Amino acid sequence: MLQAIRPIPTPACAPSGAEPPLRSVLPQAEARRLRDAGDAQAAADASAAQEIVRISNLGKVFGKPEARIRRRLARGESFGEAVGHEQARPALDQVSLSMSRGEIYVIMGLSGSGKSTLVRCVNGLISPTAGQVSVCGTPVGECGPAALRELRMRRMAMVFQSFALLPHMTVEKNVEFGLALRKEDPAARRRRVGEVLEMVGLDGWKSHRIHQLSGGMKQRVGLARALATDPELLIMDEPFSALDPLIRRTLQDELLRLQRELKMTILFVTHDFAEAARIGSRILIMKDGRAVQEGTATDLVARPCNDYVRAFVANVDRMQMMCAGELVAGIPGSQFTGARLPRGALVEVAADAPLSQLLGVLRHGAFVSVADGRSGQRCVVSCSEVFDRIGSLYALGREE
Ligand SMILES: Nc1ncnc2c1ncn2[C@@H]1O[C@H](COP(=O)(O)OP(=O)(O)OP(=O)(O)O)[C@@H](O)[C@H]1O
Repeated sequence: MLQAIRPIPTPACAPSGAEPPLRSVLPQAEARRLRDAGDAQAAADASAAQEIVRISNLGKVFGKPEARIRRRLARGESFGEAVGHEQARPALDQVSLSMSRGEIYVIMGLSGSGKSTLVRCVNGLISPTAGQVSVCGTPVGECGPAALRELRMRRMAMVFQSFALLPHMTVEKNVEFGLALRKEDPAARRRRVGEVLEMVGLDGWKSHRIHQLSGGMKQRVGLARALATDPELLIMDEPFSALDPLIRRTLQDELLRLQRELKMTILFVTHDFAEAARIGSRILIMKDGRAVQEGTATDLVARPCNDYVRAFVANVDRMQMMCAGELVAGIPGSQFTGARLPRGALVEVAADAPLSQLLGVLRHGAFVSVADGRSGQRCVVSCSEVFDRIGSLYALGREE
């Protein structure tokens, strides 16, 4: 049973809807099995199916120089050469990245670093000057208006900082908007609206109008509207930035829960490293249109590549940020394996538990087991190895 996020109480709560379907995801194990069986082509296909977004050498120059740069590119100049000759300042400068199914990929950077331009190239709102974007295998730049509409209607959905809801319409009308555009049957639409409102904790609120809701509730409606179409890619452009810190944290937690349950693939833009670290599987830091460094939050904190990244991660509480699984995976020689442990033999902590929880159990024995609920694997390490790893992370942070 899918667990709905904590419902917002209403005077008269509507009865809960049918259980929302869990979407199928191509299991990593299947790709591994095919590879092991020597079926290289099938394995390559399986891993391509895992890739939801591929961005290759994306470049964007706004304004008059763009046409001249395009002409230079057509004559065989590289993007760097063309931009140099025209003395242009690109909003995006040869950015490449790849997003896998089921991950939350965070893009962050200071204002003007190119985050929104990148997102607008992904959803086809603007055309890049150079490079390619493909979403679920479809090259966005090659789509005509009809194919682009299809891609936006069926494959991706957006959640905006400004909510972008229709303020005088009901919650229900807002949530079913994408389904109505797809001309889906009204009964199926109503059923789906009931399901997603339950998922975001708003069952019972469907007849309220948007202007009657708080900011946090409006963003739940925005999320429900995006989930209603069951997109392969959810793009969230600073979705929680306008909310107060408590609501923001609650919605981050709820997004994480939904992501785990629905295995959503999310491209998430934020200014805030603490937010990126809480929710991101990987984080890309951008500056002046360039990709400066990509990695997990732990990578970026432990090994910032320059002062710009160091400034982003400077005030991060490492203990809050890291989870038990990430910490033990960084211990030299540690390994997650399928080995079963005798019941009660060791203290066990979930891999996604915060580090504080791991530290809390260390006094109960000389070894601790960290269990990854998704893969069913566990990693056993000694308590002294855990302390050494924490020490080395702090030392790295100080040195750099
Ligand atoms: N339509 C446009 N015309 C001209 N320049 C633009 C346009 N859109 C963006 N830019 C420029 O491109 C660069 C990147 O802007 P972009 O909005 O992508 O940054 P951002 O990281 O999303 O910033 P913010 O966090 O403030 O939204 C900036 O220098 C901006 O001025």
